[in-house]
Amino acid sequence: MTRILGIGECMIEMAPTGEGTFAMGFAGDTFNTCWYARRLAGPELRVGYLTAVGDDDPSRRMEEFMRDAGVEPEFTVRPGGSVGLYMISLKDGERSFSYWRSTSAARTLADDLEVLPDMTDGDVALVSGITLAILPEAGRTRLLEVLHDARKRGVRVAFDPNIRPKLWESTETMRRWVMAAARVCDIALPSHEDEATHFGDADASATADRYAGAGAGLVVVKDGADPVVIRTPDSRETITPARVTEVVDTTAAGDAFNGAFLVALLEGAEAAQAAKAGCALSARVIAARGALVPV
Ligand SMILES: O=C(O)C(=O)C[C@H](O)[C@H](O)COP(=O)(O)O
Repeated sequence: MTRILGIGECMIEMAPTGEGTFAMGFAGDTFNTCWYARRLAGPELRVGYLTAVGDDDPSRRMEEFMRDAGVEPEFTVRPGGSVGLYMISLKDGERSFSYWRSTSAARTLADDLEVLPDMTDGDVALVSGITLAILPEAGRTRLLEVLHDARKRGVRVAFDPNIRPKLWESTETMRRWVMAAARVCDIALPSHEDEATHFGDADASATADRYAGAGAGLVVVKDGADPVVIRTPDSRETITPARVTEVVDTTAAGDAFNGAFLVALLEGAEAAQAAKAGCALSARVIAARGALVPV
């Protein structure tokens, strides 16, 4: 059985209902991808999530939520700790986030990490720029070492840079760690708009070239409504997403894309076909509020 293991932070999510109230849920970029992967994949794919939580009620509820969703928690419990929280603000369907996560237990997830649990040849470990951003420097180094070791055992590393300048100490630090992660990944899943702002890429192809140049064997560049660029060492192709007329909340569009893409790839699809599945799922996710939309 193949396994996808997401690594990062899941938070309490406050999503606007449109009637002045907020709906509480649980979400976080790599977790969202796992949640969608679980819903799409058959029973032959196992999905797990590695993080650190506290021993309080919100942490227990998060664990229950994951189990109910079919995602296996690989949790380190930090006594006295808790989980983070974020709130979505919407303007014309475009989302922005406010965070209360500076003391969340997830920041310690790599403190005593030695090996990725229960991962073998062909499995996929998923990390993001957010996973790295929340860790202390020593945790970032540790996590990349553990990923590097896992790769030697045939685990494939997928990386979404998910650029969140707010979470990093400085732009320079963010750029340095994002590219360090790019060097240990097999599959890079960047979004051109974020990358252009912080790395100056002229277009999605330039983003693809930068990650391919760092060593990623498969690069898939998302670009909102514009074509997805798929780059391998010896090929480049584009997939044009179908036009989306209804945009309610873009939260987790990229995460959902990643979930559908990875599942299709693990089920044997070509990258272009997998990217089409990614676009189709994103289109459904942005037509509803919140990160996790039942599909
Ligand atoms: O910012 C964070 O730390 C989060 O995890 C909040 C969100 O759930 C995802 O970030 C959504 O991701 P997008 O697919 O880029 O919209």
